[in-house]
Amino acid sequence: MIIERAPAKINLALHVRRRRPDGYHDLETLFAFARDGDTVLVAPAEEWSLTITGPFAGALGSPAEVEAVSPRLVPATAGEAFAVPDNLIEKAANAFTRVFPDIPPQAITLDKHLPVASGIGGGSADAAATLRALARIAGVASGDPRLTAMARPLGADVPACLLGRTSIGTGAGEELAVIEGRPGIPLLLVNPGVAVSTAAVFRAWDGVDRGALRDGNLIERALAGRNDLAGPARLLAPLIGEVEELLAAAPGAILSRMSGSGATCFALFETDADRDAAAGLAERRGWWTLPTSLA
Ligand SMILES: C[C@@](CO)(OP(=O)(O)O)[C@H](O)COP(=O)(O)OP(=O)(O)OC[C@H]1O[C@@H](n2ccc(N)nc2=O)[C@H](O)[C@@H]1O
Ligand SMILES: Nc1ncnc2c1ncn2[C@@H]1O[C@H](COP(=O)(O)OP(=O)(O)O)[C@@H](O)[C@H]1O
Repeated sequence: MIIERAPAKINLALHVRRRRPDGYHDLETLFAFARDGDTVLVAPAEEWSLTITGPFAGALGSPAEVEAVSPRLVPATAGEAFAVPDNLIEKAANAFTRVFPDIPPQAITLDKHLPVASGIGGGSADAAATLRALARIAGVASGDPRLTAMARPLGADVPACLLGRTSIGTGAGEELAVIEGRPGIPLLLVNPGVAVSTAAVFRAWDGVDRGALRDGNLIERALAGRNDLAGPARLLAPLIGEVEELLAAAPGAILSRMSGSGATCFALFETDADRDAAAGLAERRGWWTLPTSLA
């Protein structure tokens, strides 16, 4: 059994620079990762299957209780693991089997702890963890260019999640330069329970280029930065503004901001106690929280 962690991705800053003719946007973003997230487990089996467990299993199609005992078993077409892939894990497995058709069938389990469509790249992290797990099974090196080539078509965030390191992302987010991280900084994620569509948030962007990322260390750059999707996301989900206010006012918060296209917001804290106090306030509002730290 191979176990791959699929940690939450945070955009410490996200500058949208221009709309492109292909419908995507050129970005400059500071990618960082949390110590916690989803988990992908892969074990040899008679046929390819995907089982989803965990608190957010129900958000991905069917109730957790049912998924836990009844794997999604879909007969595959030649060369593909899953016939009708709708989960990013199935799409990742299909991309892998197209390039490495000799890999034997695997039973994949996703333990889903991250809210879906929430700006912390849960689906992208799951897809990347699947590619890493299948690569280990097939004896493919983690930096193999065929692996990185599979990542981008699965989503703009998947290359960053495959790399899994603190980095600056440019292009649509897939051109990556590793930078020094700040592992261990207390981190809190808060989601008010609204799912927002990434495409809809980009569509609501006003088209104004507000400038590049600044120089400096990770925290200096993040503090001088912005999330240009926060305004558009707030138009679609006004509750995001309340989360931002709670985190901005939290004692000991060094930096707070929305991540990605939202609605999850994050804050970095001076101490674990400050983080846990803010988590308590958010939980009293009925919001989802993940008290963790930067990886
Ligand atoms: C906004 C970001 C920031 O890290 O994160 P999330 O909110 O998804 O976590 C990412 O750019 C999202 O990456 P990902 O979720 O993988 O995007 P994709 O599936 O490739 O694209 C979904 C849609 O978002 C829009 N999109 C995405 C990336 C980009 N650079 N420009 C875009 O315009 C496009 O409309 C696209 O059809
Ligand atoms: N394993 C998965 N986890 C989460 N979402 C998934 C997964 N597979 C497919 N999706 C779809 O991908 C979309 C984006 O999900 P996610 O990566 O969680 O959000 P975001 O891109 O905002 O960070 C969701 O709307 C969901 O329907």
